[in-house]
Amino acid sequence: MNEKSNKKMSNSRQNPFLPALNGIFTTFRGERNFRIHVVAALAVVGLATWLNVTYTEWRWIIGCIAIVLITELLNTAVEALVDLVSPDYHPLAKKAKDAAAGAVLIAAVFSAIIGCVIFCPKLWSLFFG
Ligand SMILES: Nc1ncnc2c1ncn2[C@@H]1O[C@H](COP(=O)(O)OP(=O)(O)OP(=O)(O)O)[C@@H](O)[C@H]1O
Repeated sequence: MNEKSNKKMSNSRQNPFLPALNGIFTTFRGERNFRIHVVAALAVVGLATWLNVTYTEWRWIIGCIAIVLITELLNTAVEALVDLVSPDYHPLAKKAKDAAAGAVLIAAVFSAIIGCVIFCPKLWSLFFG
């Protein structure tokens, strides 16, 4: 049995959540954008609690936070893979990285719109109502 198979066997015995948690923490440590999104998510949760949003609004907020963090993690995975297989310039490497970055952008813009729809009227009536 070679070293790779041994590694696979010992990995299969460990807690299946460990590699996933490791991926999240490694991304948090290494990717500035992921850290910004985590801080923004915590700020939004604080604001939503303060403004006493409804259950339906909480569902939208939690969905938006999840979609942004998930796309950031997938973007990081694509970047790492592309850097591994194509460290030099290649049009397909560009296509993969740009598409992954586009997914993050769509998730962030969608979340910003949902945030405005939920928070702007509440903040407006709080300060000017
Ligand atoms: N190997 C490559 N071949 C072709 N284009 C590349 C390659 N690597 C990066 N690029 C181009 O440069 C852009 C930036 O790539 P980079 O790896 O710096 O990621 P990034 O979007 O800046 O993310 P981060 O800041 O999180 O590292 C990509 O979106 C892509 O257009």
